[in-house]
Amino acid sequence: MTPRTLYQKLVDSHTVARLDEQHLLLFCDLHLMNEYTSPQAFAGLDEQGRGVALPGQNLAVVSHVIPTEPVGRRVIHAQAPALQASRLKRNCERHGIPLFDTDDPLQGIEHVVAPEHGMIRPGMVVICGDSHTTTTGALGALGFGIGTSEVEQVLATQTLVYRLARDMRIRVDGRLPAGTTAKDLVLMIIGRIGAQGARGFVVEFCGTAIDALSIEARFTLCNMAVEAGARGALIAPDEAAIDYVLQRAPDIRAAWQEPALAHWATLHSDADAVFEVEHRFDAGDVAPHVTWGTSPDQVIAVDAQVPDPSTCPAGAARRSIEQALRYTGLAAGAPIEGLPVQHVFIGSCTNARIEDLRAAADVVRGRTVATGVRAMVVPGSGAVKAQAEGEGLDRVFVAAGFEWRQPGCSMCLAMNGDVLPAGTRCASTTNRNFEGRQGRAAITHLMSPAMAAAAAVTGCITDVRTLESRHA
Ligand SMILES: CC(C)[C@H](C(=O)O)[C@@H](O)C(=O)O
Ligand code: SF4
Repeated sequence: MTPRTLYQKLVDSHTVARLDEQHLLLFCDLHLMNEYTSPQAFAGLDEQGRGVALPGQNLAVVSHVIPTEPVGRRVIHAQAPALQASRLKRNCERHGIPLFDTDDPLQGIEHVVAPEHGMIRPGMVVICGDSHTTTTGALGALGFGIGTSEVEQVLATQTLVYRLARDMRIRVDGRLPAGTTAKDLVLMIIGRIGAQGARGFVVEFCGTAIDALSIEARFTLCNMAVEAGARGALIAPDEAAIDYVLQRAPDIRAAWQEPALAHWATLHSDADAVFEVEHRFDAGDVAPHVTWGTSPDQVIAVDAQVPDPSTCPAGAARRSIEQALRYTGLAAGAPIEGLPVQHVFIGSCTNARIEDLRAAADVVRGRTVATGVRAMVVPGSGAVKAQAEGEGLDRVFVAAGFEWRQPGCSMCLAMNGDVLPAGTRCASTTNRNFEGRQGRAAITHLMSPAMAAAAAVTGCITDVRTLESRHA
């Protein structure tokens, strides 16, 4: 048999029909839904008088528009978002689709909620009207975002007309140095290959550095692969991934463990499988990274300087640097370290899981938020929040002057009222630093949770490695 990549195996096992050279009808094991991209899809179904094919293989979460005030019931006041949430509830009730509604203690961001309850299993195809569905690749499940018309297609048939992607492999060997994380690694990779560097590809990550990552760190990596344009990200499931899933999937443990393990053991690229493009990186080269511009690939090591467009040949590349510098208000060639921030946001589907909060709390413990800085932590889900509170992390943050808020997307894209004021600079653990992403004319610097925590306590972009040694 021709050797196949993991991606090809996942596609093959989900192909219902081949449509032409490039397209096939793909079966989707799980469809995640949010309030934001689903209403029109349900309206489309209604117009045609169609039902939902397999309601139990869908899951809905109110994630983007939900308010995150530290305490109290979550009442959505703004009219349009309130309508989106109430429509989602009505649609789920009508069609028998499970929903984590606004007042559900387990509510959170879809990409955090689904895996933590064992709903993502190796070998699955998972789709959602949301680009960061690539997160599920951390468990060897092919996840990707779809558009609203496709959401309708999936609701009606549990299948999707799918255009094949190409195979890319990114190998990372070596060890991540102290003070660096999967976030720094992925920012470095995106910086090197570019925001379109994986466009059209499904990326398989492998290598000793990837093997050494915790499952939560793998979520961070796969989550951000889409910021390099990837149509999916995959890591072959190993013992750590399988343990993670089995701990959360009592149904498999009860009746399916043996066949599941046998199937999961096949989920890796064959030795001679061909990847159209391969990249290699050394984890030892990774330093804490910070974005300076308005695209995730406009990123540098914290001890490096912002690029100088005059050293670039005239043309589109130079113009994009100039434009980004104008927006972020940075001078060509300036250091990024020491840049004052007025806001710190620790949250999002990239970096608001328990390990992220622990890493941030480790930096914050015994310190206080710098004067003039507003700092907030928004856990990725109700379960993460409860666990963090059980570990006393909320008290560490609150004692330091952070706001400890309820879960949701929040200031990752500022759709819920958590908006960064114009002209404000934010150290953020999120995944996108586009113009206006966190608020009109507000400026985002992407970084790891530990780096964001360091910025909170110093009031400026700070190399967390030096902070640690100063207090050692
Ligand atoms: C709102 C949603 C469609 C969007 C996405 O697709 O990713 C959002 O989650 C984001 O992060 O920009
Ligand atoms: S946390 Fe941010 S990136 Fe993730 S789904 Fe929500 S808005 Fe999108």
